[in-house]
Order: sequence, then structure tokens, then C-alpha cells
Amino acid sequence: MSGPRRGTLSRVPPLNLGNQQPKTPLDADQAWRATAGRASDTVLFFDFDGTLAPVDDDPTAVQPAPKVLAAIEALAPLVRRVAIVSARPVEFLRDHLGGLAGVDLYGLYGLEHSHSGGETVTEPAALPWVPTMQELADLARAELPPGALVEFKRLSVALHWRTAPQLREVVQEWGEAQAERLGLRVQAGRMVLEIKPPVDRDKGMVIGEVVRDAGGAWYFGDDVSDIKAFAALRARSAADPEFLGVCVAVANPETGHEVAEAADLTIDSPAALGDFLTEALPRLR
Ligand SMILES: O=P(O)(O)OC[C@H]1O[C@H](O[C@H]2O[C@H](CO)[C@@H](O)[C@H](O)[C@H]2O)[C@H](O)[C@@H](O)[C@@H]1O
Repeated sequence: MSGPRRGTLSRVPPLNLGNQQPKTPLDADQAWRATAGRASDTVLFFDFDGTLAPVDDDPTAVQPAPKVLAAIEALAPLVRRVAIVSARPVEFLRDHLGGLAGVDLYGLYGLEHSHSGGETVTEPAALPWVPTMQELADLARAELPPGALVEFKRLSVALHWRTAPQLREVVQEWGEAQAERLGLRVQAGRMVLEIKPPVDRDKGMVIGEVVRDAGGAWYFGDDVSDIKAFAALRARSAADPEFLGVCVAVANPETGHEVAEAADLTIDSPAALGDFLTEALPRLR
């Protein structure tokens, strides 16, 4: 198994929000020990793609890595809350988490949520944008060259070039021009450009709200959108030195460097995360 390693410290701060506050000075062992003393007051957050599930060419074919779901299910009763925070719709998360109980789901960067198996609630300000997103997906399918993959997610459209990397520039330019034309927002990701409604909601805002009265939190993520979540934990720690925020990057060849720079620890892969969480379990019991 590949264990966690310290994030690399950079002399020149990278251009992201995650490095604006000091990192936690603890290694993984110390961080779990500190968490054990406040487990019932700690929230565990996980991104989905690239964190719980290894990347696949086909976004519909992904599955969580072995051990990950069993470890999360066993951790859930030991901590205050477990939450999955993803760009995927809540329905997709529910279908791909194998009936995981007692876990909160935040989909579409927080535009949707479902608490502990409850109904899915959509941010009302986003709903009027559904027809625009549908039209955008149809237009993308008609206008983008073969090889670009268009993923319609009701309240966002993801334009993928993983299986046709030569199309990166064409897809990005097309997506950015459409976002400007329609007054939408873009979010970069791993070989993907995501186009979203102009509604103020991101992973950082979700995390900021959930940890407001928590004593600690861990966030595991692999992509640039997860850096906003790291920043929310940094901000919470800065406001309250008693709060323990631990930011963990899951390594990858695309966004890995930037995310690791913003994190306290780096884990090699979703499979290694399964081992990491399994080994943490007895420490919280
Ligand atoms: O917030 P996340 O849960 O990390 O979602 C981010 C994006 O994940 C998916 O795309 C990524 O994973 C795909 C499957 O492994 C891969 O083919 C693609 O290249 C990656 O960008 C998802 O399809 C997107 O909608 C999410 O925005």
C-alpha cells in the first residue's frame, strides 16, 4: 500500500485560495490522534471522482475503489457526519455509493443536497437555468467535433476531452464562448470544462456552512474545485485555533500538483485512500 506523504511546500505561493492560510503542522499519524479526541465533533468530507473512484474514460462507468465504501460506512457512526461533496448529481452519487447509509450527499457543487438518505433538495435560484443547460448540451453535441464527450447533468454541462486530448483547446474555447454568451460560469477540471448557472454555490461554501459549529474536519479531494473546500477549512481554522482542519489531496497526473500544493497530506490513489481509512478506523473506536 502507498501511504500518505506530506504535501510539498512551495517557496512561491501557487495561484489558489488553499494556500492563503497556514497549513496544519500535523502529519497523518498526529492528525488522526488529534481527531480521536474529538471524533464525535468531526466531519469527514469526500469528493467523488478521482478521490473515492478511480478515473475512467467513460464517466458513466466509474465505481468506488475497493475498501472505500466499507471504511466510510464503518467510520460514519464514529464521527459527527460524513458528507460526499461532488460535481455529480445527487442521484448519480446515490446510485454509485451502494446504499451507503447515514451519509449526506452534496451534488452539483452544492446546488443539490440530500441529508442521510432524505429527499433531494435543489437550490431554488438554480432551477430556472435547467432549460438553458439542456439547450447548451444539445448545441454542444451538434457543434463540437467527434471525440468530445458532452455530459448533461440538469444544472450543468460537462465537456470532456479525455479520450481526445487534441481537442482540449477547441472544447475550452467553445465552452468559454458559450458561457459568456449565456451568462453562465465555468469550472475547470480533469480534462473537462464544466459550465454552470451563475448561482453562488461551490464546494467551499458547502464546507464553510457544515463546519460552522464543528470541532474538526477532514476533506479528501483531487481536483481544482476541491481547493475551495480546502480554503474553507483553512478559514475555519484561522478563525478558531481549536478547530482541526486536515486537507488531503489524492494524487493524479492532471491537477495533482496544484491540489497537493494546497493540501496537508497526499495519498497516492483512491485505492490507497481505502487502505488509509481502513487503518484509521481502530484509532477512532
Ligand atoms: O466533484 P467530482 O466528484 O470530482 O466530479 C468532477 C467531475 O467528475 C467526472 O469527470 C471526471 O471523472 C470522469 C470519470 O472518471 C473522467 O472521465 C473525466 O475525465 C473527469 O473529469 C464527471 O464526469 C464530471 O461531471 C465532474 O465534473
